[in-house]
Amino acid sequence: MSLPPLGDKIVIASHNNGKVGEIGALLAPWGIMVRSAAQLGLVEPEETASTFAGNAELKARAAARATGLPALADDSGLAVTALGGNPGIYSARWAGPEKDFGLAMEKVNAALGKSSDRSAVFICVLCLAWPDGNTACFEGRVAGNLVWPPRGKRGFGYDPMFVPKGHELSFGEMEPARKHAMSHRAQAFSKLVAAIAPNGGKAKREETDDAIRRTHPER
Ligand SMILES: O=c1nc[nH]c2c1ncn2[C@H]1C[C@H](O)[C@@H](COP(=O)(O)OP(=O)(O)OP(=O)(O)O)O1
Ligand SMILES: [Mg+2]
Repeated sequence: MSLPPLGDKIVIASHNNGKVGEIGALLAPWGIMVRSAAQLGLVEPEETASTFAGNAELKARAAARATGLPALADDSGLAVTALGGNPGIYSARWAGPEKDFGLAMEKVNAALGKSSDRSAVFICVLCLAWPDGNTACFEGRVAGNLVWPPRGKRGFGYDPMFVPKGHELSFGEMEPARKHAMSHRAQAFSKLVAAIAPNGGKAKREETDDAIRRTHPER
């Protein structure tokens, strides 16, 4: 697949500071000037699609159209097996207008009840849109189990109740660099890098890991 060049400026089509920070760190080694949708005063489009890819694409297209720059959007969420994949694309909406993820995590836990199946996956679709209407989307996933009560204050969203498979610490307890070594967002980003820089991807990946360590100092 050959994609149009990205140029040296890009818009992160997200109003979620947690995501903007993570994506900014992933992009840091590429020498691309990054602006967020909020910094540019862009309106938050309504997420009317029924899939992660559909919503990521509509957010990316809206930002590319509004700014004339390539835009990168992220639509992501937590799909809980015992809840038939919910909250899924509604993960942000379960936090209500106040974006209260303490409340959202309580809703997930209440819906799970006494279910013995605590498995869940975080899913992320990153979508690039160019001002000419071209788009390219990449999906990443990480599997894990849900714990209660939530653990740790790092990360954002549902991180404190998610323990990735094969690990002891929740995403809320882990050093950011460890989350980013395995997260759904990092996996989608690796695919994106492979598509836009088929030869430079590996070296840049190592620089990316260093940049994440620098931009997420220990709290
Ligand atoms: O790594 C993550 N760690 C914890 N929680 C996460 C993560 N990734 C997505 N999530 C949850 C919370 C987020 O609010 C929702 C995504 O909803 P989503 O519509 O894609 O994002 P959003 O409304 O927060 O910001 P925006 O649409 O402006 O990019 O899923
Ligand atoms: Mg959203």
